[in-house]
Amino acid sequence: MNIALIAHDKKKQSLINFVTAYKDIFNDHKLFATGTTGKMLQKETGLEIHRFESGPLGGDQQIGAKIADDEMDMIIFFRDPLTAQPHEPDVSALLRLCDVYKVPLATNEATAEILVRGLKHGWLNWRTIKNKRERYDD
Ligand SMILES: O=C(CO)COP(=O)(O)O
Repeated sequence: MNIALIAHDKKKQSLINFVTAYKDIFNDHKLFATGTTGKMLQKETGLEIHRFESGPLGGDQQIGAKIADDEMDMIIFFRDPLTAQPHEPDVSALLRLCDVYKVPLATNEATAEILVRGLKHGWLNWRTIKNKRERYDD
C-alpha cells in the first residue's frame, strides 16, 4: 500500500519515533513524505521514501493530488495543533481530500497506532479490493 508520512516541525521527532517503532511494518509498503519530514525519516530509519516538496512549498498539495488520483492508501500526518502554519489552507485541503476519497487518516500517535496495527492484520485490504474493482469498472 502507498502510505504518506507527514509531520509539522514540533511533531517530527514523534513521527521518527513512531516510524522507528513500526519499521518492520512500514518496510513492506511504499512510503511517501513531504520534503523535510522525508529527509529526516530517511536519515533516522534508513527506510526508502519518495519525497515531495516541503509542506509550505506545496508538498501537502502534491500528496493531495495523489489522493485525488486514488494513489494513496493511508495518511499519517502528525499535525501541530498549537502552532499556526503559513500554509494552513493546504493542510485543510489535504485533510478534506482524505474525507472525499475515504482515505484512512491519522493526525496523532493514538490513531496512527490503530491504523498501523490494522495494516499488519490486513484490516485495510479492502482498499486494494476497492481499487481493483474500480479499475475493472472503467
Ligand atoms: O508542513 C508540513 C505539512 O503541512 C510538512 O512539511 P515538511 O515535511 O517539509 O516539514
